Amino acid sequence: MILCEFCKNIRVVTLLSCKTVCVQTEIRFLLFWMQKCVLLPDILKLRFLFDCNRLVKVTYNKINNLLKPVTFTIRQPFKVTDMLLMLLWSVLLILLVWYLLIRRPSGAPPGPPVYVPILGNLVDFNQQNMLDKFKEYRKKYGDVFSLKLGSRLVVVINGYDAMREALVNFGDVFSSRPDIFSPSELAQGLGIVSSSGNLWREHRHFAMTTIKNLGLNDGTLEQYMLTEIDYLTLEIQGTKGDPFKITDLVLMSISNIMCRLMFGQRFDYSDSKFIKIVQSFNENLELSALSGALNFLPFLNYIPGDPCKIKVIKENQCIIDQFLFEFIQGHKETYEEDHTRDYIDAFLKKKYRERNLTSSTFSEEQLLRCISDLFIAGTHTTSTSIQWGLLFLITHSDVQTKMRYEMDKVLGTSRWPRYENRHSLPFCQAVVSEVLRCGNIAPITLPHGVNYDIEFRGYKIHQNAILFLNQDSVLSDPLIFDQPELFNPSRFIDNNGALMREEKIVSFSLGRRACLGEAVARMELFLYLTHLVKRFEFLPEDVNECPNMNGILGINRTPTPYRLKAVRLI
Ligand code: HEM
Repeated sequence: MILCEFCKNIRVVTLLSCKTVCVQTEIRFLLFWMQKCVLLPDILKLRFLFDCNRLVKVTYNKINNLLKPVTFTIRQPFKVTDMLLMLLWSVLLILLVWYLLIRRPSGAPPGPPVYVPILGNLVDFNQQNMLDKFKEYRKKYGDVFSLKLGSRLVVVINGYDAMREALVNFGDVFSSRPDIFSPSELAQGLGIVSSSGNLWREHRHFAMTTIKNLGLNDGTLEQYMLTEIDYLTLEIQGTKGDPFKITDLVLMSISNIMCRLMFGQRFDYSDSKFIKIVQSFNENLELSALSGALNFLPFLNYIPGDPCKIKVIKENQCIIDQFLFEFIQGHKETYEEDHTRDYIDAFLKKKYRERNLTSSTFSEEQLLRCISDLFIAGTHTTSTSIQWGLLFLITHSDVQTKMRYEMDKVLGTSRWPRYENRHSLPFCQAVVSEVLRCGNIAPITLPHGVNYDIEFRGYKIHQNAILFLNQDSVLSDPLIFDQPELFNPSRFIDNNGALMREEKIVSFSLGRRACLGEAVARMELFLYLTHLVKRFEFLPEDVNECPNMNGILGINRTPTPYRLKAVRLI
């Protein structure tokens, strides 16, 4: 580095063979020569070369040829103003892209501000704070607020009135499933849970009538349940009053009811194939919280290392499909038109009847997805509710006592409760309702889609939006349920000891997309809780220590794992 001899700056370029000058000096030098040029045109000729308005080259030669013609290049640095301008444009461009990525569409429901593009409000949530955050947002923005989750606008509907209005009054707009990863990619829009439009309507209706015809009302289904309660009782009895975990036992018990309903068979709890299938279903449900991220950040699917565990989910799905496929094949071989043994038979009957109908949706692929859906939707939900029920009962021994007292008073000590007895057992029914409310196993419904652009409660909701119905906002609303944090079945009993109307227990959702297994689930909950309480006194593992009552939020809200003791009564 050489110091410029004119301005003493250190950024140095060579100008003329004999001089070393820096850029500023170069320019001054040029001006100096230019002046001379004007003054002494016979001595010097200067040629300027411009590139994009910037002087890049000057050639001069002296006319009298005393000096050799020299060409030199001006190495002009960016001017500070140029740089500032460029910086300003870049910042403006970034801000514009940022704004476009984070903005809510005009007229959309209000919601928490978004600062981070791509992720949006996802940065405000962790897996466990969602319900608290929703409470906070409802207070601030009202019953209808919106979030930017990844690239999608999610509208959250809170409170009984808004929820009812959306799902019942606006049922034709809000009853589809959105085009997000889980229903579209994993289920290919088939089955019942993930389908929409005519396919969904037809198969939902078919499922409801088939479950009814298979014995919902004639006692057949109840008999399956009572048999499974007996098997479960044997397992519980085997614990001999020692602490044990009830999770897997209840899951297998409830799964067996669905197996009987779907393919006419029950399995022993130690059957390795059965254990594998139940585990695969269970693991997929647990992983669905992780894979759910793809609903809002689909690009995660292309990140190496399978961060959302889609590979595991698909492998489990293959195991399940293979298991179900074998049942379908077996049923096809032994099929008799006049004898409908179970759901698969009923489906095959419809399929064979429509064999000449090109528009028929009763394909084997759809059968596989439907039984898979019913199995998933009908097992984890009910078994989780029973686990919540037993957790509330071990922490409220007075409720167990009251249930036994009511059963003994109404049925005598030797008669077992049947579902038809429920109307004369209002307290036991109230326990079921309070378990559904406090257990709150589905605090948010499955996502709903929007069929077309609509104005709802003064807000514009675009077709591309996703709807979350916040059931927790109803079940834990202090204006509807006094001291909602308390487990108190008596809240549903009026002054005359009768069961009060309980329409605001929205655990099964509302409207056209409401749970189609509600009747089955209510029967299961009633029979399991009454029979188990009549047979055993349930106690916490340690009577001096209250179990953790916090739920773990996944696709369902499950209790924190706990152990309990069961003392045989009869
Ligand atoms: C305590 C037990 C249960 C609870 C709390 C429950 C709750 C729910 C909820 C909240 C939904 C979503 C509704 C929506 O998207 O708006 C649902 C859907 C569904 N449930 Fe249940 N459910 C239970 C048991 C069952 C049972 C036993 C079955 C099967 C026999 C079942 C089958 C289904 C099906 C197939 C759907 C999808 C309905 C559709 O998309 O049209 N559920 N359930």
